[in-house]
Amino acid sequence: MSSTPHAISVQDLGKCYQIYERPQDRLKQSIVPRLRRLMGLSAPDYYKEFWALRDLSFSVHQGETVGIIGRNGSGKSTLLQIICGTLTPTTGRVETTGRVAALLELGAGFNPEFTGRENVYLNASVLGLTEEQIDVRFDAIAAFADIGDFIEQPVKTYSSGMYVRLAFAVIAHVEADILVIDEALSVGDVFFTQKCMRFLRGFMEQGTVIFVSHDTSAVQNLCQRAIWIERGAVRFIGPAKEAAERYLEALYESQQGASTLAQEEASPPEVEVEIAPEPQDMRLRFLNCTQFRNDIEIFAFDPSAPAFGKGDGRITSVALIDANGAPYSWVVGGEDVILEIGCQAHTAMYSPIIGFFVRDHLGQPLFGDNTYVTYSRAPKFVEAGKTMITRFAFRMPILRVGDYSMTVALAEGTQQEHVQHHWIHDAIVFKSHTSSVATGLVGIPMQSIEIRVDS
Ligand SMILES: Nc1ncnc2c1ncn2[C@@H]1O[C@H](COP(=O)(O)OP(=O)(O)OP(=O)(O)O)[C@@H](O)[C@H]1O
Repeated sequence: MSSTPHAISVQDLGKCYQIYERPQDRLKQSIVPRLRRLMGLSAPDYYKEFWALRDLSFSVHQGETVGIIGRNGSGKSTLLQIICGTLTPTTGRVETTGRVAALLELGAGFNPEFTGRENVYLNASVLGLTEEQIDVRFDAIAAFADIGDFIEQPVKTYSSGMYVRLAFAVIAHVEADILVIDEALSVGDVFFTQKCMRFLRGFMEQGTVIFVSHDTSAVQNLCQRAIWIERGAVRFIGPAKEAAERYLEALYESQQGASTLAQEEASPPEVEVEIAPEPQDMRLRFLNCTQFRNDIEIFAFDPSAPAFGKGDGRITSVALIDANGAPYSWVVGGEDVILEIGCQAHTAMYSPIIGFFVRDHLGQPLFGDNTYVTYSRAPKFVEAGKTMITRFAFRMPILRVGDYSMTVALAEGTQQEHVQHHWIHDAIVFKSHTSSVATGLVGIPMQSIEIRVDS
């Protein structure tokens, strides 16, 4: 990676905004200091300085996709605008190699009075295309945007979705070397978003992408590395999964106070779970006799896996077990399993929620669930010092060959508002060795597959 040339190099970058308390201070600032200097007097400032970015340094290699995460106001948009050249830095510098196309705030770069067609020409020419080149590409751009006759209407009449469609269509056809994509993509409908994602995945095979999102799952899914920005400074640069986990952890901690996990262990009591018989994949017996059987190796619970939480309760055991309670070290995708999570309450818990989700090696959540809905009307009360055991009985989805992990959590409250007591990233790890599934995130058991031929 380090031998690949840099597409973006950011060095000692800082951006200071001048903040005026009253509108008249801005006027005074433009006149008074100049006059006083002419008179040989000292010049006061009528503004306060606010550093939106300070001492940022990092580089992005050609062909890399890097995510930028951070809370509202942390400086992400300011950084993107400087990378795109629409904002000048106060200190430091940014060097980019090649054509940079950006999908930033809604409609940025569009003239609202111009039609969609005129804006396509305006935008694409700003990005360096000649009129002839735009003529050749216009139909493809209009087809990608798929906004029908609106292409001939002023963009001020567009919905936010139409803005994004047109803006993305332009940047997808200018042969950019670097794409800068802000949260804007989330405005489009699901079909358009998928079209954009298909384009992006193709572009990412060679091009460089900076992707900014509050959606840490999307960042983990798309990006190799991520930069977490906090109050204008880099807090972490590294693998996207680690950046997302650290960021989420800090977010939770700031909402509910620092982690105070206690270290006691406890053995949870036994609970009976009835598994309702469910239809199985009609091919299961056949598949299970072949190399397509989805053999998934389950590694033991790692109590020392990275974790955070307020610590009024603690997860003490996590295992996939059979109906008799024996832990599995291998399971077969498409067959029934029970996930057992043992917890201990250190203080009384009035509405505990226990949950899990399984992620693939990119950190993309695949499936998961929690106890909230089942117990929302009659939450379980757990006395201080008591242990509780939760079992989720489900049919294991068929996993593609690869590595997976399960995150588990113990919280208290409601689905919307809760305190995380113990959240363990990658509490157990799986490895799918063989599979009948080659496309899609997971396979689903097919109850029947049939071809009928008219006689
Ligand atoms: N023109 C400006 N004048 C003064 N302060 C500004 C200006 N633009 C941004 N800021 C401030 O700089 C800080 C960083 O803003 P920025 O928009 O870059 O954050 P962000 O991480 O993109 O936020 P969000 O996720 O909400 O879009 C914020 O505190 C914001 O109020």
